[in-house]
Formats: sequence, structure tokens, C-alpha cells
Amino acid sequence: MLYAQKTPAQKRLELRKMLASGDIKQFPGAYTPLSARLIEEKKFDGVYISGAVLANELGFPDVGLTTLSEVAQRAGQIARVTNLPAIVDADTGFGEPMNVARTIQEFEEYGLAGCHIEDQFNPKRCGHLDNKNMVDLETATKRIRAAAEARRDSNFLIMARTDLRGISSLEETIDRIKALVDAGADAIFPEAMKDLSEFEAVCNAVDVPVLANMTEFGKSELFTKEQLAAVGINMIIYPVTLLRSSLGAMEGVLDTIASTGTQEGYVDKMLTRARLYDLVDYEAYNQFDTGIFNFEVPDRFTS
Ligand SMILES: C[C@](O)(C(=O)O)[C@H](CC(=O)O)C(=O)O
Ligand SMILES: [Mg+2]
Repeated sequence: MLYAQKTPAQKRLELRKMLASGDIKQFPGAYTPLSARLIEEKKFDGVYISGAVLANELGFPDVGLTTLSEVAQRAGQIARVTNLPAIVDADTGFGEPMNVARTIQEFEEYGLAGCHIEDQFNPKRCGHLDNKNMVDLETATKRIRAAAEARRDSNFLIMARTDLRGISSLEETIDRIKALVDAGADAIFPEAMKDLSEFEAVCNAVDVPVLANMTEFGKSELFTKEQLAAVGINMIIYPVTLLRSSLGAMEGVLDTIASTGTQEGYVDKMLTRARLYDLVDYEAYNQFDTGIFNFEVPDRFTS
């Protein structure tokens, strides 16, 4: 009921333990606080909070328009309702290295378990698009060093993302990745790898956990958990999957209402009233006030 039972410190420790296990872990992108509950109920390992989704949800493209306060607040709303560790997309860190330091401390206060910081500069773009603006190695490593030094909880995960593969060779990308690890990155997010062998090369090059971004309609094929585990990947994110799926469903139901004059033909695809109440733990609120849940949810479509 209300917020998660686990504290941010516990969630960060659990994240560290799950990464130390060497097993591959899946982090679907939570689209809203409630969708984080669904991710937890379906027994995923953690929750990812996508910068693209937060920007798109505000009606913006993912070009670095969202502010630290907006992202931290929304990410905090998502993180606090789940017992799973939540990792947030810090984009370019919201400014200069000193701003990056503040970003980390804000995220710690908002209960996040970790974040990733990338080496683009604004206007940034989705890592799977061409012609990205990239900072040099010195700036990229300064951001990571500032992030690592700023945290107060040593279990807060600092992940370095590099977008270099979009404009450079795999070799140069791996050189940068090694420098990012030397600068203090606890994990690596190699963006827009072209195939499985590239993921494998990155995993072989470093001793820290490596993340694979399985975003749809991007440059990387949608590999399975087994395929990614076999090349040494530790974490998979599905960043925009729930947003794309729910918007697809929204289009479907709006078309149904527009064409038939009622949503009736779409109701069997909806989450039922009972399931929705389950997700918000409605019944548990009776512990405070037995007058809260003293009704029957109608039978129709409740299963
Ligand atoms: C992972 C990502 O940074 C995000 O914001 O979710 C995006 C996802 C996407 O645009 O598909 C990315 O740059 O890959
Ligand atoms: Mg992003």
C-alpha cells in the first residue's frame, strides 16, 4: 500500500547484488508509476526510466529539452511505488560536470538506484539516429568522474553511455569505453551496436556490467535474453516498449469509438476494473478505513 516497502538504500544494494551475480537482468521501461507496479508484478528484475519517454510524454522530441527537476521528480514518482531498483536516463547530465554532480545527488534523494550519462551534447538525439553531436573524450570522462565523486551512497550505480559507435569505429568506441570505466563508471551502455558480435567485443573488453538497449525500430536487432546472455550482457532495457504499446492501444480504441460509436468492441482488450484496482492495491487501504473497500466489483469482464 502507498509507496514501496523497500528503502532506496535497500534497492541500490539489491541492484549491486543482482549485477554481481553475473546473471542477465531485464529492465522494462516504466511508462508511469502504475506501469512500474505492473513490471514488478510480472517479476522483472528492475525498472528503467527512459528520457525519450519522459520527453515524448510532455509532447517533446527527445532532444534535451527536459530539465533536471522534471526528470528527477517524475523518476522519483515512479521509483517510490516499486520495490524494484529503478535506473533513470540522465541524458547528457543536464549541463557541465558540476551540474552532473548535482544531478546525481538529486537522483539519490529521489530514491533512484542508478542512472546513465551519455557523451552527446545538446541538441542530443536518440542514440539510434544518425549525425549525433558528440563530446570529446576529455569531456565525457569528466562527466563520469564528477558523477562518481558526487554520490553519497556508494551503491548508487553510475553507468556511462557512449554513442560513439554511431560516428566512429568499434575499436575507437571500445577505447572510449575503457577510459569511461577508468574514470569511475560502474557499468557501460554501448549505444547502437550493429550486431551481437559488437556487444560481445564490448563485454570482453571491460570487467564491469554491460547493458543492451533493445529499443524497437532502432539500429540493433531485437535479440532475445538468451542471445544477449550468451555474449556476456548483464542488463537489458526495453525503454520505449510500454509507451509504444499503450499508444498503439490508444489509437485502436479511439478508432473503434470513432468508427462504431462505442468502445464496446474494444473492451475485451482492456485491463479490467478489477485488475486496475488490484494494481493500486485498493483493498489494502481498508487497513486504515474499513469503509474504503466495501463494494463488489461487477462480475462482467473482471477476470
Ligand atoms: C534509451 C533511450 O536513451 C531512452 O531515452 O529511452 C533512447 C531510446 C529510443 O529513443 O528508442 C535511445 O537513445 O536509444
Ligand atoms: Mg535517452
